[in-house]
Amino acid sequence: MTLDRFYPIFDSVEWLQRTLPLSVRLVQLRIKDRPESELRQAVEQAQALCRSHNSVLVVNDHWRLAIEAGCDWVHLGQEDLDTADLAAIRRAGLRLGISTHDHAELDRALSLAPDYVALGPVYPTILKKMRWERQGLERVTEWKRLVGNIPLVAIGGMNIERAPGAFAAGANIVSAVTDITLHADPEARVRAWIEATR
Ligand SMILES: Cc1ncc(COP(=O)(O)OP(=O)(O)O)c(N)n1
Ligand SMILES: Cc1ncsc1CCOP(=O)(O)O
Ligand SMILES: [Mg+2]
Repeated sequence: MTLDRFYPIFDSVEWLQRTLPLSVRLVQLRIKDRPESELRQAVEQAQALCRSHNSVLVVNDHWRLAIEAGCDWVHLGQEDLDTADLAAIRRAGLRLGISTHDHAELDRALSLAPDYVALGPVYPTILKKMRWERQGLERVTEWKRLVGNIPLVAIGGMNIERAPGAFAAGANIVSAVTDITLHADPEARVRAWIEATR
């Protein structure tokens, strides 16, 4: 299965309701710090919405809820990997995306046969505090050489203007949050992303 080249990340089901009808084909639900019951409901709703729009849903962090809801994909970071039951994730047939920031993390990710590898932050991000300021495009090229045929996601400070550079450097997929969510017209921005990447 080939994943779409545009990979927006949203923190609510409402964002999915707004953007899936615009023909977003790959999307991540990334919700932090909510009660379990609320998360469960959000994952279930997101899964139903993505099914009905023929979109691939990736659930960030909450792999147990993703298994319960019959989802197809989870995204885990390095801290998530410390506690996740990878055998259970694989037994449930879920595909796995993994965040990486340095060589040790990439080695660990590759040892787990991920279905995509994410590298970030390619550019400085305002979404969250990170230990890395900017990986740069040379690092994207290096990562693509190291991951081979595994899809490579470029994330962090990405916008439509920067996407062509990331693709040219070797990324297969570009992921973005605030370029869309903080835009004055998020729907128009999503349409522009799709036009630029499809
Ligand atoms: C596509 C993609 N890449 C990286 C991340 C970050 O995951 P993680 O390191 O676990 O950090 P949180 O997003 O959980 O704060 C991601 N979510 N998606
Ligand atoms: C979750 C995450 N992981 C690496 S960078 C990042 C944030 C991406 O957000 P933005 O696209 O707004 O920089
Ligand atoms: Mg995480």
